[in-house]
Amino acid sequence: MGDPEQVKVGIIGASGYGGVQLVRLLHDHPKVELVYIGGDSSAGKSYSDLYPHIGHLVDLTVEKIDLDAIADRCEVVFLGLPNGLACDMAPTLIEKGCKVLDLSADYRFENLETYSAWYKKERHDRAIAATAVYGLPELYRDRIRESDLIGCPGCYCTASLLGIAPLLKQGLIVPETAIIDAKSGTSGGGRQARTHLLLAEADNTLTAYSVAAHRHTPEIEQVCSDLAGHDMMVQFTPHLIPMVRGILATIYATLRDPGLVREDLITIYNAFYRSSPFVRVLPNGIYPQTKWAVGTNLCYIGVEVDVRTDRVIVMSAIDNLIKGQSGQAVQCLNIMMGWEELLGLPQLGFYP
Ligand SMILES: NC(=O)C1=CN([C@@H]2O[C@H](COP(=O)(O)OP(=O)(O)OC[C@H]3O[C@@H](n4cnc5c(N)ncnc54)[C@H](OP(=O)(O)O)[C@@H]3O)[C@@H](O)[C@H]2O)C=CC1
Ligand SMILES: CC(=O)N[C@@H](CCC(=O)OP(=O)(O)O)C(=O)O
Repeated sequence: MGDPEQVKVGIIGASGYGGVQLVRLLHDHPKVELVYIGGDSSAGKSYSDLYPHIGHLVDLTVEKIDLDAIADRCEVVFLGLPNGLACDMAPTLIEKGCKVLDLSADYRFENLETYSAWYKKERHDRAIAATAVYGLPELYRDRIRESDLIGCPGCYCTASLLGIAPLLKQGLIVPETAIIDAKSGTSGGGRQARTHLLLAEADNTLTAYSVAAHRHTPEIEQVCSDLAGHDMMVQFTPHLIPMVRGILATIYATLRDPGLVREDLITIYNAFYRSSPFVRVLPNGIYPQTKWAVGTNLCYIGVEVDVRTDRVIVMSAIDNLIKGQSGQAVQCLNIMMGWEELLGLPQLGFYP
């Protein structure tokens, strides 16, 4: 028998990498009880068969997806599904009174034409989609508090946007000069078997992909334009790197004021993130490592200025599966429920 004070939550897509992170975080969260896990090909399996390492703590079986039954049992539902599925499920859950946190791209876009063009999916949920809020707490905390439907940004966008936001909001850079070069571990591609994610393909090599064409470009541009106060573009290039977890985004842009030095920018970044407990702006000359962020909901940011070129260089490191995915969603839940933002979210990584 669960604690009646605890909020009942469910996860659709619990067998994936996002799902298993959520199971871990929600299991340790003092204010929630995980009562439902659902999936597709994994339906009917016990969670301990899928993930034997947590079978001693999680005694649940993956169930079929019956939205009415889920809404009857859960106040909050997390969706950890491939892009294009959440938008067919969230409307029913919202209409039945659930709060919904979606890990996919379905509720991240203000302009659904942009979404459809990049994700090749027509939308029939416009009224519900109009109520969704972009789930990056450091930028949209107040709006998240008021919403029942959150489109949580993913790993590349979170690292990139937290890195560039103070520069754009304060008008410190020439917007069109912004270049984002990002590297991701292979878990960013999810748990499904795909050839390019095999150890033999991804190890001992480094490659860029979707150059000038990655679907996160319009998402990053949407938020950058909001911060800059006008439409803008960015150059975004992702790379697959032979490690399991972590993302490092390195951002380059030309400063409007060539007199600004590193110390000025660190002061500005610290002020910008003073109410954001998961962003750690590093002191002079210290640059972030993904290893520090792994296992935590933190984003480490380092700032440098090249006085020869008048460019600022910002480095932003996160755990793609936590601050870049499941932890972000739990952080949003804490805000929606009026709980302490840090609740149930790890701040201390394992090292080395
Ligand atoms: N991996 C990452 O670093 C990040 C991923 N994201 C996003 O989060 C979402 C989940 O990603 P991730 O956890 O990596 O994905 P995985 O591929 O690891 O897991 C996908 C999940 O979706 C379920 N699923 C697949 N097809 C269907 C279907 N037709 N109907 C119902 N359930 C289905 C699977 O269930 P089953 O096994 O039962 O078939 C599985 O639980 C994606 O939208 C992704 O873009 C966001 C940020 C970072
Ligand atoms: C390494 C790798 O394959 N990464 C994924 C991004 C994962 C992710 O964050 O996806 P969403 O933000 O869209 O949810 C990719 O490039 O497609």
